[in-house]
Amino acid sequence: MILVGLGANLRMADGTPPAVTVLRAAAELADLPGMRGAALSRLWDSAPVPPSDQPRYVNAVLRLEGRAEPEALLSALQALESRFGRVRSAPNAARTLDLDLLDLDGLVRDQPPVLPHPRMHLRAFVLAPLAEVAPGWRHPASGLSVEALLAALPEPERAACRPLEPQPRLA
Ligand SMILES: Nc1nc2c(c(=O)[nH]1)N=C(CO)CN2
Repeated sequence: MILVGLGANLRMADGTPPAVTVLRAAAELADLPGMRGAALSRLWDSAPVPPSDQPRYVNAVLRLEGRAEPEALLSALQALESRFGRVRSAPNAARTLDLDLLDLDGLVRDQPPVLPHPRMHLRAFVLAPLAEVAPGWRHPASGLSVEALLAALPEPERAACRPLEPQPRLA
């Protein structure tokens, strides 16, 4: 099982809003060679972490089944980010699209891409959508369930993250 986190908080240069960018990127990921069984969470609306005056984010998690080498998958994610107008600047800068490899078949490794994603267990905007597509998931390094990790977060962080209403769809 492959889990990818998607995030966006800037319109693309052509005006495409973050929610549409996330839906289109998820569709393209599901179409990568060798991938099947795609399941996309709802789109979540979340306050920027760390708190800042950046726009709120649209976040989602995509679950895929398929064989992939971590490095090749990372390259594919970065190529997709570039195609969706991502300009790499400061680490937490606003972005048109951010794709994070969260988990690849439970691998634990400390070479890029570091797996599982080193901050995923601290982020409500990752864990809440992840729980929708992989409710039985456990953190590969700690063994903690997604429910336990979510419950361990401060309540204000969980509250800063809610499903988008209404849920946008691609035309
Ligand atoms: N709510 C939210 N905050 C963020 C996000 C994100 O996807 N959602 N991504 C970041 C850079 O990885 C920094 N902060």
